Amino acid sequence: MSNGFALRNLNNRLGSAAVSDYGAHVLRWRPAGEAEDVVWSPSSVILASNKAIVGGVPIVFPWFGPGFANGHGLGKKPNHGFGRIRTWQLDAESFSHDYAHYTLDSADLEPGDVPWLESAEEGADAPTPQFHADYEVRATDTLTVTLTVANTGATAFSYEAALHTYFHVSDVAQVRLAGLGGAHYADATDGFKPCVQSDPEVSFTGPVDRVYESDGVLELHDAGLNRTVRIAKSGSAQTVVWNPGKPYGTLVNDKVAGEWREFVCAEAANCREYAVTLAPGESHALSQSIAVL
Ligand SMILES: O=P(O)(O)OC[C@H]1O[C@H](O)[C@H](O)[C@@H](O)[C@@H]1O
Repeated sequence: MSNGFALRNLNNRLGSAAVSDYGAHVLRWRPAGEAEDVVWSPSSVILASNKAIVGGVPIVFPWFGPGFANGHGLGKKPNHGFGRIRTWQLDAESFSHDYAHYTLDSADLEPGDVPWLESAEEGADAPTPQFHADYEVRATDTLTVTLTVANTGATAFSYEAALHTYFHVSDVAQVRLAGLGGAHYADATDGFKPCVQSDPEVSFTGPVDRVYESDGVLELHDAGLNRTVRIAKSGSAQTVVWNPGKPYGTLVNDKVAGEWREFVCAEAANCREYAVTLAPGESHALSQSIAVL
């Protein structure tokens, strides 16, 4: 793409955000009046081709983690799909102080990006999915991000997706995430073991990597920052909750050893058994909406 690593600033009287064309990636967001960003970015944000941006709102598409189909992981690379390492097309006409609209088309992808679910069953000859993806960002005193994927081809396909938001917290060990009490989840730190959330709130006393079956609203309580963040969503059967519980490779700047304590990921997802299947002509919208209460 000729526009490389263009960054867009959305500034208005109700809030501010920054978005990168690379990955259509919201880098940060803060409602007016808040002392700290709500959507977290690390002390160093590295923009490099074929490298995923850390922090913000990575778009996970069209597979989650290494991909999943027919009951098993697919070992696909890059982790979380190619959506976050492609430069999306900004709609310059509609871009404004509080709105950005991006698109990504299968026609613009690079060799190797598709087909994306090449399981043994489907084989290498599986038809190449044809899709059109829209991504809308509205940033005022609420941040709303919406990924809509349409099947523009003649064959049905399935995809996984997540809006992998990093929330800024005072200290991960001190915050509580409410809204998942009683929900079933797969514990990714323990081979996706099936579990039930017995405590009404999720706390982070060690590595947490869970795929909850939940379409509900979350509240992230942070006494240290003196705020509660409401996290609503639509078109999403699952909520992924993640913090590595320790320094995490190159996820954050290695020189800032404690950065993993500054965020919690709460992701609106459709992955694994909840992958979305689109018949020709169908589309699906996945949305997350965030506000400080
Ligand atoms: O390092 P990344 O590819 O950005 O992935 C970061 C994390 O994303 C998700 O939350 C997954 O559930 C985790 O298993 C993964 O480690």
